[in-house]
Amino acid sequence: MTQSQQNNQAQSEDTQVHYIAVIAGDGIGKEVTPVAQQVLEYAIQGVAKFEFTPFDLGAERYLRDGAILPDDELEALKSYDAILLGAIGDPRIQAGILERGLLLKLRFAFDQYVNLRPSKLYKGVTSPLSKPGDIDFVVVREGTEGLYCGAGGSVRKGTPAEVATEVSINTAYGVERVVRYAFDLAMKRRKHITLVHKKNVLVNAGDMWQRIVARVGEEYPEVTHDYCHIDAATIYMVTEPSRFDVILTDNLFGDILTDEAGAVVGGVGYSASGCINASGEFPSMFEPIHGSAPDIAGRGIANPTAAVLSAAMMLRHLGYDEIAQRIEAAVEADIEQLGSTPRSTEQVGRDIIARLA
Ligand SMILES: NC(=O)c1ccc[n+]([C@@H]2O[C@H](COP(=O)([O-])OP(=O)(O)OC[C@H]3O[C@@H](n4cnc5c(N)ncnc54)[C@H](O)[C@@H]3O)[C@@H](O)[C@H]2O)c1
Ligand SMILES: CC(C)[C@H](C(=O)O)[C@@H](O)C(=O)O
Ligand SMILES: [Mg+2]
Repeated sequence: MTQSQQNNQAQSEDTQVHYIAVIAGDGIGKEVTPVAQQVLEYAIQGVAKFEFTPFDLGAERYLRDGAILPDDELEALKSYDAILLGAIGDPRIQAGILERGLLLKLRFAFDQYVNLRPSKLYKGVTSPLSKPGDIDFVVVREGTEGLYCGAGGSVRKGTPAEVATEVSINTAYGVERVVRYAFDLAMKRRKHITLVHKKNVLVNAGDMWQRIVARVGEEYPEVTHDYCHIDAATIYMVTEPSRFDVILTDNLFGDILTDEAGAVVGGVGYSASGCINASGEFPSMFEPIHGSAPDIAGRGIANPTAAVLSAAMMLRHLGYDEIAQRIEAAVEADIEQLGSTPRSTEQVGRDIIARLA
């Protein structure tokens, strides 16, 4: 064996392999996820290796054999270091079947209680705001409670006397752990938290959230915190987004607010997210915040930036801060120089990789 063969062998024995489950899913999820994988593979070379395992889950699978997320596949997913997800949802399938049965089932089964959604206005992006200012905040959205629990039902369905209920579940345990996560995150940022809720109407849950924030906040004297009703928060996101550093909110408010956040930074095509199981017991999942975008799917024009930035979040989660930072810098430069140039999904991927080189 030559020296170089020996070196290669030694290197391959040392090289750490990360096992990543890939659920590209539906619509543009299938277009943007391969770009994120290519960027990851390129960025990690020489340091570690990714072994990607595709999972055939989503609309096509459901239409083919009726499976949404079989138990054995859920069990298999548990053993991966992380999950990379594209988007779930298809207009041919009744709303909620895949979203609840697949996407939310994963977030709940893997206790991904922190739904982390950063927003940044990059140079070169045209914001619809008249005075965009500095936009750099993170929404910490609770991920496993609230109106997403599926508590409720309907009676006398289809009759004029039908009653439908959806119940918001908020536990002190569930709220406290995400509140603590937000305070820890604020300590690494500009040390300010805005709790967003609707305590003037949702008096039970809103009051509990506020009391827990106040109590936990006493342990973090350097972090200031204030409160904003969700309706007013949607105003400030447009008129004064620079007031936000860490926005802490429940599951549904966080969902709505982060689509608005995407719009103010130039489009949801730039908005990444991580569904984090902060205890490390289960895999975390990284996905753009946008959906399958049936209106543009199949045309190869979806912006893959959010998927690439979600992949960078995954790298950070796996301990590769420096590589994540390199990808973010490449994306930033790409947007600054080419953000307003119409490009295909694949071309954006090639341009980002060229910058990494
Ligand atoms: N995490 C997810 O998987 C996720 C998130 C949101 C919606 N959904 C599902 O996706 C389907 C479509 O939902 P929707 O239309 O309400 O929301 P959507 O996010 O798919 O699309 C909203 C708008 O944003 C545009 N858009 C989204 N991503 C883009 C990108 N990367 N580049 C350029 N434009 C982009 C779309 O063209 C559309 O005009 C539904 O089935 C919904 O339930 C899934
Ligand atoms: C598809 C849907 C279940 C999901 C959510 O509401 O969380 C989506 O809108 C998101 O933002 O990831
Ligand atoms: Mg959403």
